[in-house]
Amino acid sequence: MTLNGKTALVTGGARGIGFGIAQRLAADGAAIALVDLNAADLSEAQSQLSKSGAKVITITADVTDRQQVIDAIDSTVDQLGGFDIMINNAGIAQVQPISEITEAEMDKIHAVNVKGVLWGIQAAAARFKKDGTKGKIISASSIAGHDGFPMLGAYCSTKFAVRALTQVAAKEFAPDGITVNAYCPGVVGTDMWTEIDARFSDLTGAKKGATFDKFVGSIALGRAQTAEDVASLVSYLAGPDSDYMTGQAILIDGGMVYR
Ligand SMILES: NC(=O)C1=CN([C@@H]2O[C@H](COP(=O)(O)OP(=O)(O)OC[C@H]3O[C@@H](n4cnc5c(N)ncnc54)[C@H](O)[C@@H]3O)[C@@H](O)[C@H]2O)C=CC1
Ligand SMILES: CC(=O)C(C)=O
Repeated sequence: MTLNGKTALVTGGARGIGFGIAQRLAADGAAIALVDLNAADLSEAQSQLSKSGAKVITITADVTDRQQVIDAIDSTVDQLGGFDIMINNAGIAQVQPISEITEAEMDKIHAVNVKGVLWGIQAAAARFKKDGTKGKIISASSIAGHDGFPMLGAYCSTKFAVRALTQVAAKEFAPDGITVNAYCPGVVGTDMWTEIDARFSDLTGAKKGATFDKFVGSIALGRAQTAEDVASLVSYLAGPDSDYMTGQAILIDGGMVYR
């Protein structure tokens, strides 16, 4: 129970990787604030997590809106009595060849995956400084933040940007004892991948499931990743064993991208 007495806020926490992270941090002893756009999924996630005895609140918010992110953190402190760990996990995908990416599509994905992370980093650091907390900020990048994947140009640009923000924030907030890191999963079988696979099918005529299988086929360890695999790394980044680590964007992908 390395996170006893700590409070973690997880954006995009209603399903997928975010929910897996919330389950793991709750098992580590943390109180959890689940933040998401989707109120129905939030309610289901809260009832599942509460069954394990975890202290869980939900906040419906859109991470593209800076004030909503600030308010979500303030509400977490008001309801749970503290705030120690910020997980900037919310993200969306997009599948489009470079030559066809529209301005609206580029703006939309950057609003969630880049601005959403920036607002989370800003708001968490401000609150940690105000409270004198040596907090931890942890954001979702990807293998697509280390390597370019055809048809995922806009998405890759957002995940490379998360690495840049992580490095700069780590340097700027180190004097306050705040650490800033990122996790870089590979191919996790969530709703996001169902959407990516379907879009590849529409654009290329690939059979349903074929794109997912092709990506999984390139994983050295021979299986798709689970949210629990990702959550193990995030648990380390959220806990005291990683106190001397900052500015890193760590690959956890079963052996796909080697850095
Ligand atoms: N699934 C995968 O293979 C990989 C995913 N990632 C990243 O991990 C993160 C989580 O991915 P998944 O769980 O697979 O996605 P998902 O699509 O299953 O879940 C994303 C969650 O974020 C929420 N969300 C989306 N936009 C939001 C907004 N503006 N404000 C608040 N909440 C919002 C959704 O409602 C949803 O609950 C994302 O940042 C993704 O880019 C990184 C590498 C691999
Ligand atoms: C979804 C994702 O991050 C991929 C394709 O790497």
